[in-house]
Amino acid sequence: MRSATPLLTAEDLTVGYFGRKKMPRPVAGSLRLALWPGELVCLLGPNGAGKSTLLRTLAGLQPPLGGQLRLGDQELTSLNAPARARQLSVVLTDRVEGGNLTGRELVRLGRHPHTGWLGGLSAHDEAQVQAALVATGTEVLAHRPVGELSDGERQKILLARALAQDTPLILLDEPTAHLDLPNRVALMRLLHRLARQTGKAILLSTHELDLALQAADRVWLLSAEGALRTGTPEDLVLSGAFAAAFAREGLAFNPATGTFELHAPTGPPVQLVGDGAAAFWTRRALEREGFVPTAAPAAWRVTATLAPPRWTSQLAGGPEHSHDSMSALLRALNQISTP
Ligand SMILES: Nc1ncnc2c1ncn2[C@@H]1O[C@H](COP(=O)(O)OP(=O)(O)OP(=O)(O)O)[C@@H](O)[C@H]1O
Repeated sequence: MRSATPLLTAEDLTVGYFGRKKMPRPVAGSLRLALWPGELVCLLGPNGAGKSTLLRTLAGLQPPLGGQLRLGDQELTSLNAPARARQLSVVLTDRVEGGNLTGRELVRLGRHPHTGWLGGLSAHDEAQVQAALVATGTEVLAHRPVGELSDGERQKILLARALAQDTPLILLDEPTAHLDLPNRVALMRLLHRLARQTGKAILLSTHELDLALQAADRVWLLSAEGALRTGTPEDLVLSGAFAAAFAREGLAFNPATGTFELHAPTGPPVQLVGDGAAAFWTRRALEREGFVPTAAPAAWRVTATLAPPRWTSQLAGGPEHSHDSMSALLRALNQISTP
């Protein structure tokens, strides 16, 4: 259940930069935002929409061009850096020079807002550091110099530092950028679980639309024009807002499948009979070949079964042919449908 008070709120917020002669250059405006304890929010939008600019502003790393931005009941800009660092941790995409620090030493830096720069780490602090290493699966990196880590490894150790900071609010700019697919899935799952179990609010920007739609409690959708829509992933998809934000010539988001259409249909409809994985992968293959799979009766009829994988094809009530591989099925369909 949602707590009654948001951790962060923005009213009529404008984010952007100052150009020559200090002329404001807004990137996004009229933003009304709230981040609640225990929720994972994904900030989505096309390249250049202003995701990093907004995150940096919410983190207090660049000033808003206008509006109010509050952390709890205090103006964000009124907080000094240590006070801010006890409330929010942030991981940006900027390259961090870890120098000769080991992974563990870098993660220990996350505890400094609680200890002061000269303060030693207590047993509790060390336990927090260890817990962050374990949660992010980076114990094996604890003794490695950060300067020698791969981009993906460094990204995970920076997340561990943010976790060790143990703030109510965590802001992450493209935390999945350098991770392979299993690590991207694991990270999203970890962040979702963390939000739920610890009551932290986690806001991350990402281009992983598919994962974000699955994992986010809410989405902040920033359009190329700098307008923001917020809601559950499902509300934004079903209202068409999601497709509109990512509309590109020849690239359409299909709300029925939750994916972007890679292939423009050019061929005839094919009635696809079957379910589960067999039907899913057959649909994919048919779409790749330009056919239009449909549940409705059509001249072409294809059935797909899974164990073992087998297909039949039939044209206009004619003889039924069976196929023991997808390539054989596609060959048969293409031979007859190509004049
Ligand atoms: N330091 C800067 N000074 C002036 N303009 C900037 C600066 N950094 C970014 N911009 C501009 O602000 C706009 C938003 O950039 P931003 O990096 O926030 O977008 P983004 O949504 O994070 O993009 P991407 O998905 O490509 O990372 C862009 O037009 C960009 O050129």
